[in-house]
Amino acid sequence: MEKTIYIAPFIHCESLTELDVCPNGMIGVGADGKIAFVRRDMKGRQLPVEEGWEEAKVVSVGENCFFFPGFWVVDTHIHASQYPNAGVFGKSTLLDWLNTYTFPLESSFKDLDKAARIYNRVVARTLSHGTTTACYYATVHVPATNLLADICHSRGQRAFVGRVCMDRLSPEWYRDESTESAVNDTKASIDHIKQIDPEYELITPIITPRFAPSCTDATLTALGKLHHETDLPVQTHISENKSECQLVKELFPHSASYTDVYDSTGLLTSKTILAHAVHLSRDERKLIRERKAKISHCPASNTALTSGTAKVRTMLNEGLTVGLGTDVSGGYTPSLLAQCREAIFVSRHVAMDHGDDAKLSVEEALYLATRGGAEVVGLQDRIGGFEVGKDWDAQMVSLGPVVPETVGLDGREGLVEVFGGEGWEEKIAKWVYTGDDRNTVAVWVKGRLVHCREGWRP
Ligand SMILES: Nc1nc2[nH]cnc2c(=O)[nH]1
Ligand SMILES: [Zn+2]
Repeated sequence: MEKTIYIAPFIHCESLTELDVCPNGMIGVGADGKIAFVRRDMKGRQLPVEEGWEEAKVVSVGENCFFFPGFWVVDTHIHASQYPNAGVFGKSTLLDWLNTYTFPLESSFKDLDKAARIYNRVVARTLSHGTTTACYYATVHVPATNLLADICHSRGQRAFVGRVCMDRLSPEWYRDESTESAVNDTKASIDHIKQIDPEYELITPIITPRFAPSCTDATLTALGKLHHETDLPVQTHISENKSECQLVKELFPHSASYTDVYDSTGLLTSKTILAHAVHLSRDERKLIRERKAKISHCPASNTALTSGTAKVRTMLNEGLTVGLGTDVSGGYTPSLLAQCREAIFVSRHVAMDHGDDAKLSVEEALYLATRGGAEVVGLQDRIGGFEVGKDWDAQMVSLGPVVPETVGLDGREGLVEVFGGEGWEEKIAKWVYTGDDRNTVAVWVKGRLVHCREGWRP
């Protein structure tokens, strides 16, 4: 990789409530894809010729463009296999949605050609929305799961890839035959990922019991054991929908709670990502905090499937770590920017019943999408902000009318209207509320350019 110096305004999250805006920044990224230096005030200055950087490539933004590199976006929960169903959910709720739409689609991934077509689209599409890291659920099929890992690896997206385990309460034509086969197939995917990325530099296997209702006690316990033997992360769903919670009570009558089902089977640790967490009790949140497990908030999905409103402010106040997930195709879009908006609006619905403190700000939503997500996946030391030593995972965002000869956007301007009098805070709010993937000009992961709008070259 070529050493590169990026000259542009940089923005990242300083804390949950504050953005750090550096309008005249310069960042040097080494051949290893890591940030080597950060300069904060480049205005009117010559390029400092750092020793060893004389020959570095320089990427700078055009005069009339507003660029916001520095947003590292982590989708902490997405079903890659459900992408063809994005937007298709009718008036269903979780349990009938799974049977009507989801299991039939997922079962079709035994066809590897279909898997290749769809997984290539998902990875290209999430990258185009600026998702530098994604936690993917695949399906029960080992060859298709391995293919998803290959595609992420070759396209350069950082990913956690999980082969889905489910050995009950799903159709006979789409389930694991036994605990033993669920574990062996999971191990087969782990072995494949180990072969393509031995140090898990980009792709990490993730142990994936679908959710408590679709796994027997024996399978949950065996996967908990595998989690402790391998130290690999775990992802699953929790407390998304009231009927699901009732079902868990009936299926696990000896468990104190839904959270206890995972805890008692060894699946609730600091490396566990729990999606949804809409209907958790105070005691369950306390247990999750004690175990240092993480929460993936999926606001678009929770609204689409009328699952409920997750109490994000309460979770944050109680010290839980929260990131955002698209939950495609419970969620209708692979855009994390859209999840920022949805999280903000869900929080306003919570505020209507519980008071204004529940409201999330733009800054807080962006924090959840970036540093929050990095913490959820345990990569807070490698991604999430533009500090020296971190990987250059970044997206370059352009707002307002752009000059075609500068960025070559084919006249396809983003929807964000910038009139010139706005401060950074307002520009960012406009991006969050009115922007989309047309504003994402380029995306890098570990220093590699992995997505670029047609016509723009760094
Ligand atoms: N949203 C969502 N919830 C689930 N619970 C179990 N499986 C699923 C799924 O595929 N999507
Ligand atoms: Zn999900």
